[in-house]
Amino acid sequence: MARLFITGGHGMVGRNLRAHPGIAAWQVLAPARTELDLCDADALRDWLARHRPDAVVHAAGVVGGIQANLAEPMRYLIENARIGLNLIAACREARIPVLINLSSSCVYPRDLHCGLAEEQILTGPLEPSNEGYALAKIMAMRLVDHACREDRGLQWRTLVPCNLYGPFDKFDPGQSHLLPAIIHKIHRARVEGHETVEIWGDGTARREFMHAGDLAEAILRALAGPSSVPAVMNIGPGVDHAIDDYYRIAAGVIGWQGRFVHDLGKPVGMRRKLLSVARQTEWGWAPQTGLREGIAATYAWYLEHQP
Ligand SMILES: NC(=O)C1=CN([C@@H]2O[C@H](COP(=O)(O)OP(=O)(O)OC[C@H]3O[C@@H](n4cnc5c(N)ncnc54)[C@H](OP(=O)(O)O)[C@@H]3O)[C@@H](O)[C@H]2O)C=CC1
Ligand SMILES: C[C@H]1O[C@H](OP(=O)(O)OP(=O)(O)OC[C@H]2O[C@@H](n3cnc4c(=O)[nH]c(N)nc43)[C@H](O)[C@@H]2O)[C@@H](O)[C@@H](O)C1=O
Repeated sequence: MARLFITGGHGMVGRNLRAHPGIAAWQVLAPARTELDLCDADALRDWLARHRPDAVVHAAGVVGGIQANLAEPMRYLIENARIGLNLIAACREARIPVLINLSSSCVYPRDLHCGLAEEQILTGPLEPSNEGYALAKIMAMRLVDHACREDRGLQWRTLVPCNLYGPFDKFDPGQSHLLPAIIHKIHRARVEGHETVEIWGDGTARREFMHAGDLAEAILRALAGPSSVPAVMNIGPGVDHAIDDYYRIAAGVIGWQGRFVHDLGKPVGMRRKLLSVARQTEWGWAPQTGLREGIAATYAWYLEHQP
């Protein structure tokens, strides 16, 4: 059976990938950070020489919501740049034939709002709230591209997912992205009997969210036939919603009937970042998990696993 090295295999995307039934086609190698620190280039080179994977999914990184990015921009830039550089250089040296690199919709210029198309990356200034993280993600994408130009035998691709949520997500308010933050806040309001929940910003900014199980399916499809995947491809539902709508939908799923208040002092970031899914559609794939269904499944996981 072919060996698949998943970096970040203990994070949200990695755990959803490992939980997908399609992963059974692979022998999975998913060392935790305590076993293999990707900031340690020598350790990574040795590990690859010992384990000789046939394919790599690069899903490791320092990842967090807007507040976490604003709190530690240097860490988001430095650690993500180190991880990306080390991983891609080591895989190039080891001539790993297949690699799926995960980028993020934050790599798009801040002044573009919808129909974000892959060729628009690096055409304008970045959103300041996550500039460090985005620079590191862009560097990794460019390294993947350069490696493929230098070695035509490599089938390396970059997928650019929209915002993600799902089981195994981080729900801590200081770290979390929007959807896990909403689930945590509304659940606490329900069990503690609060009448209001606070929304950051005025609620009119928009985001595109996809269930991490759908991304897992796309990754497995890409691994099964990398030659059919464009060098860089957005991954998402191609539909966005206002921040207020996400709160309303989650309140319905969780069964809380209080009021929302807006805190205009909190960071908002991009007003909108809706990906073009033209390449994904051409590839013949679309995510299947509906938003309510995905939030309900994530809430069920939260109830089972959160203290
Ligand atoms: N979540 C989202 O909304 C989105 C995520 N992405 C991308 O998807 C990928 C996965 O994100 P996600 O699963 O959400 O993030 P998580 O934070 O859940 O997982 C990241 C994983 O990377 C590991 N990691 C971090 N630093 C190192 C290191 N130095 N050595 C080894 N492992 C390390 C973490 O380990 P530890 O647990 O020990 O910290 C963690 O297991 C990332 O590339 C991210 O940029 C793209 C778009 C949206
Ligand atoms: C995927 C992408 O995600 C990050 O960017 P982001 O989309 O701005 O991140 P976010 O999910 O934290 O916020 C989305 C929106 O939601 C609003 N919002 C309301 N109320 C809460 C709230 O309670 N928590 C949070 N976090 N946001 C809230 C918030 O004001 C913002 O307008 C990147 O840093 C980077 O990690 C990256 O790649």
